Amino acid sequence: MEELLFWIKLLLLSFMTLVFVLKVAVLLWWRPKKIELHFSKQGIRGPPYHFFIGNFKELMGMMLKASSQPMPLSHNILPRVLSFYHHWKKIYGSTFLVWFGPTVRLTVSDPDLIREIFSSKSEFYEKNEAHPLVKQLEGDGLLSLKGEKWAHHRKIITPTFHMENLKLLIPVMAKCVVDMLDKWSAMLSDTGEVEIEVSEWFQILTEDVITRTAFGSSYEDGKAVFRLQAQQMLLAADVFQKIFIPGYRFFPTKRNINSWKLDKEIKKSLVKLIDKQKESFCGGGSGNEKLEKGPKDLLGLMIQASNSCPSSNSNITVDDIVEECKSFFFAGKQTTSNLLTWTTILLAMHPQWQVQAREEVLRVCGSRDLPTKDDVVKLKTLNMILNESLRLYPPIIATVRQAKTDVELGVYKIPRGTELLIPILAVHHDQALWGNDANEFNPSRFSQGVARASKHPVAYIPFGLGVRTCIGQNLAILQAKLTLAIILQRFAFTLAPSYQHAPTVLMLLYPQYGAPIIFQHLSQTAMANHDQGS
Ligand code: HEM
Repeated sequence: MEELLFWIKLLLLSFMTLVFVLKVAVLLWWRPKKIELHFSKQGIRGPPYHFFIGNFKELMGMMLKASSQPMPLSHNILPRVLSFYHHWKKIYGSTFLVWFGPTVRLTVSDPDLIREIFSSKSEFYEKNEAHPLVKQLEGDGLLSLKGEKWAHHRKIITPTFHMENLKLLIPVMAKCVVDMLDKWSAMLSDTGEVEIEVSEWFQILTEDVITRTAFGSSYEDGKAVFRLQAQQMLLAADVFQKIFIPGYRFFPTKRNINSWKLDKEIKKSLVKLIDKQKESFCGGGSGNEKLEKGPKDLLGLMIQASNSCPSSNSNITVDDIVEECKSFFFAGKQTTSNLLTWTTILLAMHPQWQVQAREEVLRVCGSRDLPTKDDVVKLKTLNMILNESLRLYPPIIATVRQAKTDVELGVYKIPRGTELLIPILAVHHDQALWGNDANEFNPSRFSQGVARASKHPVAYIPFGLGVRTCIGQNLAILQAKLTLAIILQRFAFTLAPSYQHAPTVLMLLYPQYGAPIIFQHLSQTAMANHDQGS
């Protein structure tokens, strides 16, 4: 009897092992080969799939090699930043398959197809599921939500970013910039110069502005919440450097215990903040009346929404607010500071445009007056410069969508679940769309507006496109314009001798060896002369 039991157990174990091996073989071999065949019948090819690792080894090899040394001072950055795309595009054309492990991605850089994915047939596509570590960083807010919950949150939060609302922030934004520049001035040498690593300073600046947009009058308490979230992000980012083990974040490791503690603290602080705001609504006037008076901050709008429909399914919870705060912090801070960093580098590399931009600022605002909301609209040259900066150095270089169902994309048949990689950077550098000078810094291409700058309306997508377009773009542009205008009023700047041109990507596009810039204080007399002359 015992022997029989032994044989049954062995048989069961062998059967389960066989099923497991078959499942693995289907997932890691048969399915990828079937997908390759499906696409090759339609003329779409790509580097061949390798068991389990896909094209990961070649891809990492190319990326590491490309980033191993700086490049010349040129804007032809695609071969360095997206080396795998640049390499395989030459072999397989712009629409090709690439394997990130057993997950396939179809690269799509044809603007007609991009328009289908984001606009005309967007209902067939959704955001892909972010890597659990990325999700920990970006939060479960607008960036990653899907379906009804996303639509509900987007509707509630949208008024925060209306231009009329953002303009109320201009004086406080300008004050943050002036405070930063006063600190630079205090560091000036006898020759009136100072070397500044701008990317670090711009991060502190944008953090301040995002905090005000998110928390409004509860700025100080909000800052403490963001500080805790920043610590949590550091812990999560640390794991990126290590091999990913599924489920690792649930183990009680030292890092995870710290992260859970931070999570608890963040929630506690936010609950306190929410209660405080709710109390202030009750003490005189309705919540709505109070909100209409001041700027509409993220926190206020979300609290208002959680009060207005407490029993409905779509109620906003404290957890929702926590996640939206994370999303805001993650999406808004580095992106805007990257835009400021690259634009400062570009203006340092192209002094004739720096002079032109400064002349405009001095004409519109004078040499010392802080730009007002009416001034900001008049800074056309600065606008063109920012557009060109976002074209050549888009902080988000690519985005991904997933087909929700079998769908036709142009002439191609795309099976459900296929991921589509849209290389924003490659579209922005495409000579077929931008002409032979695609890799040159030429802001005047935007002189007739964005629509006329290229040969296709979808050739310029630094903020994405369609319903999931960036909600914070007005804030980013406003902050960038204001910051650069005030810098141009006070300083002339050049690249520091130690600057090495090395755009690279770690989630966002950033300068691998930093951005040291030399700022020369513009004397009051020279500026006053300019004011009199104009
Ligand atoms: C130069 C600055 C910025 C750039 C280049 C940028 C770029 C983008 C892009 C490309 C997307 C779309 C991603 C996709 O379709 O997969 C996006 C979405 C988003 N951005 Fe920005 N962004 C910037 C600044 C900001 C700021 C300042 C905030 C908020 C404070 C923000 C919040 C968001 C959010 C919440 C989404 C998700 C929107 C949704 O799916 O409904 N961004 N951004």
